[in-house]
Amino acid sequence: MALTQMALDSLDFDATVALATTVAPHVDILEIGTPCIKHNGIKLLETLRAKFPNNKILVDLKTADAGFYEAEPFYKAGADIVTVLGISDMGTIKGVIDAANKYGKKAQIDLINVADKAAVTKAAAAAGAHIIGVHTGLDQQAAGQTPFADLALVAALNLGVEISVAGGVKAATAKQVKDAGATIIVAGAAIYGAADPAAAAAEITSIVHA
Ligand SMILES: O=C([C@H](O)CO)[C@H](O)[C@H](O)COP(=O)(O)O
Repeated sequence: MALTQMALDSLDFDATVALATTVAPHVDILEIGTPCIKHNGIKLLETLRAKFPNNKILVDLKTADAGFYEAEPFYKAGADIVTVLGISDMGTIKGVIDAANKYGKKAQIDLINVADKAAVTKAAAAAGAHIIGVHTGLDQQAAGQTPFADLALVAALNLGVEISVAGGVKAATAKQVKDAGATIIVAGAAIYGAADPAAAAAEITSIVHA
């Protein structure tokens, strides 16, 4: 079954916990977004881990160096998934994969800004990556980009790894993303920007779980 992930992209600690409280019953994975984890640090992960035992938690570190060293404390503190940039050295990627395996968790390789996405996906899968993240970032979305072509390219490789897709996904596109091969469907703005975030999360999850 495909899973939903909600990206918590606020900088405010209390607002993040409050939003997580609203959406947690309606999504599978809570994501602590990159700006949020940089601003608030591991204490936010510890808080969410204690409050939401029934959700998986992804920490979007987007690690670029010192993979094992940077990722290990987050797995130790309860992260289920930690991200590493696909543009990084393969030693960095392997370090995060090793840290994940040490704790029985998962490493996600983020393809944001990767030039040869097929090559990096194949190399990361061969190195033991658990999840490939097809990702059109917020700045790329602002320039009009979408993740659909990249998803088609990665799914066509048929490597047997999980595929996460992020980049402006909403209720209207969730089925298209799932049908194209995503196993984790990420939504941030479509949920936190909705008048009723709980209802928006529930709608997307009902589409993803169908
Ligand atoms: O990963 C993200 C971004 O790089 C900041 O951390 C977003 O959380 C991700 O793009 C999902 O958010 P939406 O695109 O708003 O759905």
